[in-house]
Amino acid sequence: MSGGEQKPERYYVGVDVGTGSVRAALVDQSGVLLAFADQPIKKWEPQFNHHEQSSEDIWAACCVVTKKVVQGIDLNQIRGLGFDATCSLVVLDKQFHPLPVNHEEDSHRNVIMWLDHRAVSQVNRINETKHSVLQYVGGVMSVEMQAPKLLWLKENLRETCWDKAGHFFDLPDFLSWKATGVTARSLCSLVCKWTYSAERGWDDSFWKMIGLEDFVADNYSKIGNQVLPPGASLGNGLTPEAARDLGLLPGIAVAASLIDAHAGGLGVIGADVKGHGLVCEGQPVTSRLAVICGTSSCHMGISKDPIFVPGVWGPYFSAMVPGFWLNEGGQSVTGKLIDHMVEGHAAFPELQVKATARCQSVYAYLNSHLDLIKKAQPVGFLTVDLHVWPDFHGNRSPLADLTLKGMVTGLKLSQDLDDLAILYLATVQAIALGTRFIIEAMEAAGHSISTLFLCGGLSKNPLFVQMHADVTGMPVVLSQEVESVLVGAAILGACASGDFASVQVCEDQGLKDSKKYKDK
Ligand SMILES: Nc1ncnc2c1ncn2[C@@H]1O[C@H](COP(=O)(O)OP(=O)(O)O)[C@@H](O)[C@H]1O
Ligand SMILES: O=C(CO)[C@H](O)[C@H](O)COP(=O)(O)O
Repeated sequence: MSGGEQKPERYYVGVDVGTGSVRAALVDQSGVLLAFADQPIKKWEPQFNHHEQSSEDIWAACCVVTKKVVQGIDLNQIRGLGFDATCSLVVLDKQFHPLPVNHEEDSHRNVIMWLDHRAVSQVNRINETKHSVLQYVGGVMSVEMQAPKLLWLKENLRETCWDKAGHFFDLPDFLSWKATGVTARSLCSLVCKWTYSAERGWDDSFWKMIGLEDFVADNYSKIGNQVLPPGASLGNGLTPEAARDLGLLPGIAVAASLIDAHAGGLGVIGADVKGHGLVCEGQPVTSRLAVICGTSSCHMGISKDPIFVPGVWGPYFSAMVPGFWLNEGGQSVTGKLIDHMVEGHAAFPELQVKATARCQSVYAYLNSHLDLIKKAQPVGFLTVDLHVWPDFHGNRSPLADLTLKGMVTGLKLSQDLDDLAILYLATVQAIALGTRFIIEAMEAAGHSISTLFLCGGLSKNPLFVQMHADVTGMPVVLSQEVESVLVGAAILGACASGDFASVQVCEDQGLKDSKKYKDK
């Protein structure tokens, strides 16, 4: 930087661990994303509905992407680091070494992924208790939450895992521990996935009733008895060892983390939309629904007072925006379902060849193919005879039944590229209708939503965005900065650095993402 009088730039690093890859960004104090890197991570599916990862593999990917985004930067100007991640369960022993979460005793695979459905029997028994904590997860606990998975480990891997375990982390909290050595948990993960209450703390009677009284006996030391708000600064910042791993300087501020959907929600929900004539411009922030759409879609709506929506997670206090209650609707697979339908079709190899020849992604190719075959009619008319029920991995909201299955009606004998394109369209429409179903449930319970704010990998697909606008009848706002989840993670680092007083101040005064919008 030239000129002694100019204030030196301050930078923040955000790291986002999604289901399929880890991303990092270098962001400046105005919220401009200066560098981006991503790296795939490993996944194992040793048997149907068992999904596992490795915390060492994930950390190694975090190191690769962080080193890339800070290349050529004066490290002294990097002020803070924030992590977000999927809400997967990481298991470590008392010395913080990985423990196997599988019958094969492969300790490398020490993460039960969020979409793992192994603990169906456990969650059914938990739901039969009708314990009052269930009111705060939409009335029914999901098999994707942590309590059933912990009970599964106790009942199935007692000797090889449960008895040896010293620490159970939500993945976002594992990352902040790895960076700082501090085992404090984020209020976000504990409230949203572990039944912790921001107001009342842990409920001993719940853990005793479900057969996990072990946690009560040791004062919750294995699952977290120090809880901090997202963005709070952890300990003395980055440890020398983690600094070496990540290519940063020791001591920079590291924030208490967020779950990935919540980082995305934080990155977009406060967007400045002035001057676009959008209905939400004159309305409170509670009229906005952030939809974070990647492997899954998460529908984040906030309110000043708690709203209980049957089948929609929450209400969670201060879990995303401090001082507000959060309801989180969700569709367990969306991006994964679209990939599954397209990649499993007989015409997929032909699609790949044709898309590659045009240097396009398969989705860009399919979108232009649909435009070609729709002729004079709106594209939606192509699916009058073909319908998809999208619950291939169960229904998270608002039916809250993860045993539900998917369905396609209207199939013919032909399996050409036209059929593939129309099946793809019907899948996208079904997902958009699922969003409408969730919004209707939220509105029936007291939310008043006027505008959707989309981010995540699927928001890069214009057909997906347009179908959400068409099917819900609401304007859809997209961020100018497509990596909004990473901006949310960087906001955490900025807050922890002390350069901004709170995550709201980061959004209002500094790390504000400039927005454009897309009318329906
Ligand atoms: N440019 C794009 N066009 C269409 N779909 C996309 C695009 N980029 C990503 N996706 C889809 O988004 C999903 C992954 O989103 P992402 O936010 O990266 O996931 P995660 O955070 O779960 O790892 C995949 O299903 C992928 O096919
Ligand atoms: O449960 C969730 C958030 O509460 C998410 O579905 C989960 O974290 C996976 O996210 P993604 O689809 O971005 O990989």
